[in-house]
Amino acid sequence: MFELTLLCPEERVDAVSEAFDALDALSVSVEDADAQTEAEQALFGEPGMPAPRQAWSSSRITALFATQAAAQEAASLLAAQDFFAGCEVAGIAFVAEQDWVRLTQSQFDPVRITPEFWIVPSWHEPPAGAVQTIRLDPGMAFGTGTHPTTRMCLRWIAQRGASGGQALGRVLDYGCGSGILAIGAAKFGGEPIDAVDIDPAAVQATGDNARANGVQLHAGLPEQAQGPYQTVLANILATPLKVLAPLLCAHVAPGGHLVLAGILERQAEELQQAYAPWLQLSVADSEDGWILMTAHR
Ligand SMILES: C[S@@+](CC[C@H](N)C(=O)[O-])C[C@H]1O[C@@H](n2cnc3c(N)ncnc32)[C@H](O)[C@@H]1O
Repeated sequence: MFELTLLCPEERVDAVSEAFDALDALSVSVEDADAQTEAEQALFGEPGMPAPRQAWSSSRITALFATQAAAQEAASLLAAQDFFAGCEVAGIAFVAEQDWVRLTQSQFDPVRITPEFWIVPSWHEPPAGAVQTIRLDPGMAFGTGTHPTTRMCLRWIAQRGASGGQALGRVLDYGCGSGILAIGAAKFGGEPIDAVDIDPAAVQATGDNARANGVQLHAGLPEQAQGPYQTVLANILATPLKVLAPLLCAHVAPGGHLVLAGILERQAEELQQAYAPWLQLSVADSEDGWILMTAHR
């Protein structure tokens, strides 16, 4: 196969990507042309905030074609279009045939939460020393153990769960995504467990992942969360966490714990203020600029 690479300003990315589709490209990908440099830009937004931009000021578009002739023809056709103004062809390169599935899988190793607790992709053997594991495949949905916010929640669950007895008690995982936190809580003795999400696809994935891990939990929409819980976990983002403050606090049982993630270091104070009418939040962990905030009733 052959890949054709273009450099385009942000406003040209949509038109060029659509043209590649019309030219029967096998795949099209867009990256930051300034990645790994000082000018690299992060593109992300929070729910309720303005939509994130769709491309970078300087974007690198790569399209894959079955033959060199098809890649060259696509480059010539595009170069003749008005919407190509400001774009340039960076090159056409041969791409060796690969076993893409194996290559992708080889890039995802088990993720260590503690020396004994690991997230292990289904195609991997658990590492030596793994006493507790969650089997989940990376890249399928958010919450597969590779993000610092998820890892910090799982570390908290492992520490609390290891403190003996029924330490986690009844658990609520609010914004469960793949169900990873609920499954982790089940593995460390939490019971019963409600895992809820506004996204029905997440509810479905949570049920499937729980079965694959041999644990019992109840996955559903947010209305399913009812009454007091010994442990309330929510890894969402600062803005929705502030909106959810009264609801989440109302679910924390006397003597129970609230565990919040998805918060940047600089957002600690605004979260503390938002939760102050009900609970006193403090920073319990941090990783890569993200913090874990917890409170005890
Ligand atoms: C960052 S993911 C966290 C997934 C997983 N719990 C983890 O720790 O990796 C956040 C999840 O919260 C869900 N979510 C966002 N806002 C929500 C809300 N207001 N109520 C319930 N779920 C919400 C999203 O659909 C998404 O699945």
